Amino acid sequence: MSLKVIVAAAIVTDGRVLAAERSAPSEVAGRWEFPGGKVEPGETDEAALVRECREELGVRVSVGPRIGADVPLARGKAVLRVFQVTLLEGTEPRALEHAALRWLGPDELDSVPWLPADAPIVAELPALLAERAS
Ligand SMILES: Nc1nc2c([nH]c(=O)n2[C@H]2C[C@H](O)[C@@H](COP(=O)(O)OP(=O)(O)OP(=O)(O)O)O2)c(=O)[nH]1
Repeated sequence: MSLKVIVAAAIVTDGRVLAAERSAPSEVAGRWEFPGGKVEPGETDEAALVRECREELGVRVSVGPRIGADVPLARGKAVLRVFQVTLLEGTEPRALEHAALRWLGPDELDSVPWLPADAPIVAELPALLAERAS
């Protein structure tokens, strides 16, 4: 079986990153993540991220460089791959599939219970947010 890739978006605006609270399934409801999902067969990582941001948040985005390395998920059957993403057109993300959305500054990153796999990516964010603050 081929390795499943889950792409996820660290959307950064004015030195803050968008965190999203999962509403389902019940094992992970209430945990926070970066919006995203599975890359479909024949789809590029970038196209999957653009699609997921449209479906989950109703926004158009531009996909930038990756953050960190692939994080193994599901006992090695999948990986989490996070990209820096910026919003186009200044539209505001809406929680179309999530329970809640929150913009977190560098000192607020520990204020939500992230999915465990996100820890190494979250650890990269303070430096990145400082760099992108305006
Ligand atoms: N989107 C996203 N998924 C994450 C993160 N961290 C993490 O462990 N995951 C896991 C949770 C899920 O097992 C998997 C993503 O599944 P999903 O349910 O969001 O993907 P999807 O929308 O394509 O799923 P589906 O409903 O089409 O089956 O990756 C993260 O930061 N963002």
